[in-house]
Amino acid sequence: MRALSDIDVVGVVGAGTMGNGIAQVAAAAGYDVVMRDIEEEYVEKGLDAVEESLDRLAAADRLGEDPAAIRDRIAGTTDLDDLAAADLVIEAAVEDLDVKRDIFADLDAVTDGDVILATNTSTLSITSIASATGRASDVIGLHFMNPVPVMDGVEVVVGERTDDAVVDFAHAFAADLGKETWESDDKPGFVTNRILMPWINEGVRAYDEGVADREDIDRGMKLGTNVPMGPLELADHIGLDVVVDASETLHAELGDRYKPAYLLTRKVEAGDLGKKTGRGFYEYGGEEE
Ligand SMILES: NC(=O)c1ccc[n+]([C@@H]2O[C@H](COP(=O)([O-])OP(=O)(O)OC[C@H]3O[C@@H](n4cnc5c(N)ncnc54)[C@H](O)[C@@H]3O)[C@@H](O)[C@H]2O)c1
Repeated sequence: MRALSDIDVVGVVGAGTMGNGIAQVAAAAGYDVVMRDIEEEYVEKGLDAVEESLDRLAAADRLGEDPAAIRDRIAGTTDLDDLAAADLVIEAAVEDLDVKRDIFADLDAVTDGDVILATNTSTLSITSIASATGRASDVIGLHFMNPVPVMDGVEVVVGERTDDAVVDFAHAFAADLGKETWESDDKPGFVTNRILMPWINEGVRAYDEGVADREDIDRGMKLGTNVPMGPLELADHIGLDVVVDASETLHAELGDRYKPAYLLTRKVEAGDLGKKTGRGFYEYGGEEE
């Protein structure tokens, strides 16, 4: 296993919402980053999102460095073999167990044998993902929160076979990115999504059943319970497809109380995925925030 001091290059798999955020915070912490997606178009979109985010942080005087210097530490690629340079890989591709297991089998083949492989999965079993590799003891969950550059927390998820030293490494690496951590066993939804997903789904059901209009559901939960976003805005922010995928995994593992709300699945079928498509429970004009 490589020590924190041995890490120069961080590989990131997936250039979407989470992947580009992870690439950005790793680059901002001084690491070189190789960010891989399957299509050039997705890589470019991810790099554009990093540039926009860095520019916003620079305008708010929240970067200790020229944004261009941070951006230049991130190399985008569609070539899996480019991840061979990585000293640590963090996977943030789609929330699909088969896809993630394929990715981890590939990562096991292309990276050096002592490279830790982390997944940003929200709900899937770390143990199952790890078993697609020949190094289950070096596989761990590093569950970043959205938006990655803004949120202070990272959930460290410990698989059945994860080595204690890898757990210590994960906490130390997250701290090096300026994040605080907590630890969860590899149980469905971990701490955060096990509790968050039913909360969001209940908000959607309350809206669908006419308890209140969308604004009042969100205002009620914000003013009434002191959370920064209500369930409908938060669902739009996360991506309704991501919420449905996470809810379906929890439903399969934990039973009926985790069934995704009807209106949520209907909106996903319609292609209204939240902020990222410009429409979810609310409408979003112009640039994504
Ligand atoms: N969105 C959130 O709020 C959030 C929060 C925490 C964790 N997560 C988790 O992070 C992961 C990514 O979520 P996201 O919101 O960034 O999704 P996203 O849809 O924005 O991005 C996923 C990216 O992965 C790419 N991809 C698919 N297959 C790939 C492969 N084989 N190799 C490389 N790239 C591939 C897609 O092209 C896409 O660009 C998921 O596991 C999700 O559950 C999401």
